[in-house]
Amino acid sequence: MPDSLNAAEISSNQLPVIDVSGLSSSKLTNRKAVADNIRAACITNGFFYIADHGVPAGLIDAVQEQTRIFFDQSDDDKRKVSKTLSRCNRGWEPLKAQALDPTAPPDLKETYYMGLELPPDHPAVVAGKFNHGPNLWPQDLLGFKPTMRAYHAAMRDLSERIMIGLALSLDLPEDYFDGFNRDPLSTLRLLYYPPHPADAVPGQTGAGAHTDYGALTMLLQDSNGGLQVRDAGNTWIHAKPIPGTFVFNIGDAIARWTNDLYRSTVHRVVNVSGKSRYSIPFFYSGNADHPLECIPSCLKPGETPKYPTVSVAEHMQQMYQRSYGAAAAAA
Ligand SMILES: O=C(O)CCC(=O)C(=O)O
Ligand SMILES: [Fe+2]
Repeated sequence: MPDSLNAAEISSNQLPVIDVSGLSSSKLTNRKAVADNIRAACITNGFFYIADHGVPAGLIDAVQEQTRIFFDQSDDDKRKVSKTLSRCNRGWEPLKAQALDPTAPPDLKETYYMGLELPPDHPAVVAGKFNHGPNLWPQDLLGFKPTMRAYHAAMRDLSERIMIGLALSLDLPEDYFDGFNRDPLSTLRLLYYPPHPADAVPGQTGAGAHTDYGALTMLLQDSNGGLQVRDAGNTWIHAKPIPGTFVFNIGDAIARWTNDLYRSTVHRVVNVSGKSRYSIPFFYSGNADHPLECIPSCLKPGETPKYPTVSVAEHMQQMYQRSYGAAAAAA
């Protein structure tokens, strides 16, 4: 593997582990204590681990098992839920379908997307809103649908708690993000990375260098490692798997809101483990119509907003087009 795809080992204080159980406490001082830790980590690298998150270990094991079962199917079986059959970006896509770094060769990963299941008569579905609609469920895998739905619901719940922590961390009222939390664009992404091939095109990775588009990302990774984060000093560091935690990172929506006070940090995946790698990010992007607008108290004296106000849907659509347009052009 070329040196340019390597990363450094890290000390634990670079990507801290934050116990978020205090966010569920009835005592404001406990919630505020977590918020203070979140604030410090968001300002430093925008990447950390969350522990004591309340998502049951049994559910996490089941999601990982169902993910392996899904990707172990033949391509013909996976094609039955092909993303090309969906009008709202749900379902499976093969290797090299996306370039998370649009300037690099397409990513060596397969994906299955699922999201919030809204009824067909929901106004957002009727209006054909970006990413709203039905999931594509593999019919032959009995445990898959209930497991993914339960995990999606648990992660949505955790995201709402974290949004309260974020509001507190910015000295905002705890209900500040309530509108954002309504019918949120929230995507569970199952990922499979084959071992990094010896004959990969130069610059090709499992997932190209990128920032995440939405508000929060919480990643469940297996024990193989491979996620690399570009720290504040521009050094690539390994985000090593830590059992019982999620890797947490801030996405562009929060960077826009906070005028980059909270960092949406570049990361990538290179699977040098020699084994199949499975990872499961949950992306929390919020209500499609909600404005992403600089929070005035985040502006330092003399600073002006760096980003124009856009809706969540406008922002997400633009970012999807960027990574999928580039892969289609390279195919
Ligand atoms: O698979 C991983 O570890 C990270 C994937 C990722 O960064 C993404 O899908 O945005
Ligand atoms: Fe990412």
